[in-house]
Amino acid sequence: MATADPAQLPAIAVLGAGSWGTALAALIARHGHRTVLWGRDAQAVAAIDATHENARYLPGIALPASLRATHDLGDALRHCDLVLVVVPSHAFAETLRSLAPHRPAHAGVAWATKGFEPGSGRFLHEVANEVLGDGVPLAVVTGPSFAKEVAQGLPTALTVHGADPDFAQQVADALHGPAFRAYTGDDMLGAELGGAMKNVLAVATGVADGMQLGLNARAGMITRGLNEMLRLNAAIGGKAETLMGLAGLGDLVLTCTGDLSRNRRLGLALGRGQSIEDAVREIGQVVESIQTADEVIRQADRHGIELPISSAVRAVLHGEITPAEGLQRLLSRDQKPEYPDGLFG
Ligand SMILES: NC(=O)C1=CN([C@@H]2O[C@H](COP(=O)(O)OP(=O)(O)OC[C@H]3O[C@@H](n4cnc5c(N)ncnc54)[C@H](OP(=O)(O)O)[C@@H]3O)[C@@H](O)[C@H]2O)C=CC1
Ligand SMILES: O=C(CO)COP(=O)(O)O
Repeated sequence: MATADPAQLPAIAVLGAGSWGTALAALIARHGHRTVLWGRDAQAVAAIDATHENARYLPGIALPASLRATHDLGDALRHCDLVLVVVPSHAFAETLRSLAPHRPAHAGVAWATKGFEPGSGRFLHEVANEVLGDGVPLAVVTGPSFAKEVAQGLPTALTVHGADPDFAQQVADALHGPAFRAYTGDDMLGAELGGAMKNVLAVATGVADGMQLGLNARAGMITRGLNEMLRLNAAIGGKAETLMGLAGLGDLVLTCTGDLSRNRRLGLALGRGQSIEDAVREIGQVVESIQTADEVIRQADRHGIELPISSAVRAVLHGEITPAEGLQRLLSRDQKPEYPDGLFG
C-alpha cells in the first residue's frame, strides 16, 4: 500500500510496455513497490522514463514518477523479487527464454498475457514450465480489466491463479489496493482457458452487434459462449467455478459488451463489412483472438468437443465464410436441449 516502506515490499519487474504492462506497472508502483517497466522499443521506453507517460498506448494518463522504464532486460531483472510478463501471446515463449538467464533465483514469474502459444496451442503455464523448469513459482493474472480504466485508477477486480498459493498471494498482494481487488485461486488451466476464449467470443458478439442483430442476439451469444467455455473447460479438467467467476463470466461480459475491447471492435468492424486487415490496422494494438481462435478449435478437436460459435469466428477470421454465412450456420443448427450433458458436461 502507498504508506508502506518500499524497501520492505517486493521489487517488481514488468516485462512488456504496451497498454496492459504499463497500466499494471503504474498500479503496482502506486502501491509503493519499486517497479521497473521493460519494453523492447528503446526510444519509446526512454520517453516513458523521461515524461511519465506512455504516449502510444495510454496517451494522456500520468504514470507515477517512481515508475522506472528501461530497454535493458538485465537491468530490469537485476534486483527484482517478482517478474510480471505482459507481452502478447505470440511473444510469450521468446520473452521467457530471454528473461530466464537474468531472473534472480528467488523470483517467481507471473503473467497477464491472454492466449495460447500460437502454433502448438499449449497453455502458457505449460510453456513457462518447459522454459523455466520445475521449481519456479508461477501464476496467471486474469479477469475483467481494461488497461485504460486501471491506469485511470477506476475500480477493478481480477484474479491470480497459481499452483503455489504463497506465490499467488504475493502477486495478488502487489496488485491489491484501494481501488483494485485481487482474488486468488489454484486453477491455472481454467483461468487461462477463460482469458483466451473470451477474446474469441467477444469477436462473435461484436460481429452480431456490427450486423445490428439486436440485444437479444447479444445476450444469446454471450450465454451460449459461456456454455462453450464451460464445456471445453470440463474436458480439459479446469474447475467450473473458475469459469463462473472473474476469469470466465466476468471477462466475457466485459469484453463482449465494452467498446474498449479490441477483440469486440474487430468483430464490430467485420459485422459492418470492413476487411480484417483494415480493422486490425485501425485498432493498432494486439488483437489476441486472431491467433487464439485457431488454438481454441485445436483444443476442442483434441477433446472431441463441438464449439459452434468459436468455430464460426475462426472461419470468419480466415475469410472462409462471411459474417452473414456464420450467422446462418449458427441459426440453422438442429434444435436441442440447452444442457444435454448437464450444466458442466
Ligand atoms: N490491454 C488490456 O486491457 C488487457 C490486455 N491483456 C493482455 O495483455 C497482453 C498484452 O496486451 P496489451 O499490452 O494490451 O497489448 P498492446 O498492443 O497494448 O501492446 C503490446 C506490447 O507488446 C510489445 N511486444 C510485441 N511483441 C513483442 C515482443 N516480441 N517482445 C517484446 N515485446 C513485444 C509491444 O511492443 P511494440 O510497441 O514495440 O510493438 C507493445 O509494447 C495480451 O495478451 C492481452 O490479451 C489482458 C488484460 C487487459
Ligand atoms: O482482456 C481484456 C479485458 O479484460 C482486454 O480485452 P481486449 O484485448 O479485447 O481489448
